[in-house]
Amino acid sequence: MASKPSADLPIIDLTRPDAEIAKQITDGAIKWGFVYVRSKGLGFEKSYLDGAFDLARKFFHSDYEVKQEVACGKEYNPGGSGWSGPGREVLDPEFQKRGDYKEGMTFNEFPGGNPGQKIPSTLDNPEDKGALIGYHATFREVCMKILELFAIGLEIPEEEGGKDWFTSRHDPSKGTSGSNLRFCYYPTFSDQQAKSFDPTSVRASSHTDFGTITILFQLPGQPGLEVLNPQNEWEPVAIYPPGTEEDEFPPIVMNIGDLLSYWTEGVMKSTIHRVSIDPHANLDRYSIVYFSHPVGTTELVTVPSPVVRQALIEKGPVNRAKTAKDHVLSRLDDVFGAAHTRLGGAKPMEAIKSSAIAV
Ligand SMILES: O=C(O)CCC(=O)C(=O)O
Ligand SMILES: [Fe+2]
Repeated sequence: MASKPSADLPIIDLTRPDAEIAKQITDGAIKWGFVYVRSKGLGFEKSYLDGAFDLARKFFHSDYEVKQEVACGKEYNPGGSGWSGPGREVLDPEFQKRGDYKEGMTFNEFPGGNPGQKIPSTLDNPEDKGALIGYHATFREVCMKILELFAIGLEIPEEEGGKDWFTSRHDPSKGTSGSNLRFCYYPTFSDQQAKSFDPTSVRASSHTDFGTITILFQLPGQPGLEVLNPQNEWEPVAIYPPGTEEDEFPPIVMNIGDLLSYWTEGVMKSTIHRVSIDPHANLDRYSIVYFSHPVGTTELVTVPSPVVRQALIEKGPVNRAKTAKDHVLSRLDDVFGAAHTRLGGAKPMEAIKSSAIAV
C-alpha cells in the first residue's frame, strides 16, 4: 500500500496545566474531532493496558461456541452488547456491499458491579470479571478528565455548572448510560480471502461514533485507522505520531461522537473514520475502545457556551434526537438493523433495541 502522510492531529499532554490544555484539546475537537492524548500522567502502566489486550486475545481465541453463546442480539445481551462476528456489522449501510471484516466484543456497564449481560465463559471468573470492571472504571475516568477540559475550553459559565457541566451528566449515580467497552479484532486474511478481495472492503467501514467521546487504544505495528479530512481525503492516524516514539505505549486516540456534536450544535466534529486493510499484509489487528455516553435520560439541550451560542446564531440548530437514549436506539438500528435487511443478512434483532439502555 502506498504510504500516505499521517493526519496532523494535536497531541495533548495531560501533565500540563488544565487552562493550557483545555484550549488545545477543545481547538482540536473543533477542527479535527480527533486528538491524541498522551498516556503520561494518566496513572496507569503499560502492563495494565497489556492486560486488557491479553483479555481481548483470550476471548477472540475462544472456541466458536463460546463466542456464539454471547452473540449480540440474544435476549440476555441488551443494547448491542456481546459478540459480533465477521460481517455482522454494517457501519456504512448506504455504500457497503458486505459487512465489516472484524469481530467485536462489547461489554456494557456493570451497574453495582454486576454485568447486565452474559459474560463469555472463558472470562466468567472473578479475576477477569474484576479486570473488566476495572477497565470500565479507569477508561471512564480518562473520559471524565477530557470532558472537564472541554467544559473549560468551551467556557461554560460557573453558574451553569462550569467545568462539571458534562461530567455531571455522565454521573452513574443518576442512572445507566450507553457507555461501553469494546474489544475489536481484525484477523489476518487467508490467501483465499486476499485473492477474492473486493477493493471497496475495509476492516471497519466509514462511520461516526454514537456517544459523547471515544477513546481508543492501539498496538504498535498494527495500523489501519484513518480519518476523513476536511478535503474529503482519508488520512492515516499514526500509532506513534512524531514526538511520542519514545513513549511507553502509544498515545490514546480520542474522538468526538455524534452526541457531543449535537450538544455543541456541530461546533465539535463527529468526524468520519474507518479501519482500512491491506489484504496482503500478514497481520492481525487488535484495538480496545471505550465509548462514553451520558446518562440515558439526559436531554440533548444546547451546551451553555458562548462559542456554541455563536454557532447557533450563525447556522441554526442541528437535528438530533431528544434524549441520549433515543439517539443510541436509532444509531443501533442503523448498524445492526436496516442495513442487514437490505443486504439480505440477518433480520434486525428486537432484543438489541428493546432494552438498549435500561433507564
Ligand atoms: O479499531 C479501530 O481502530 C477503530 C474502531 C472504531 O472506530 C469503532 O469501533 O468505532
Ligand atoms: Fe469508531
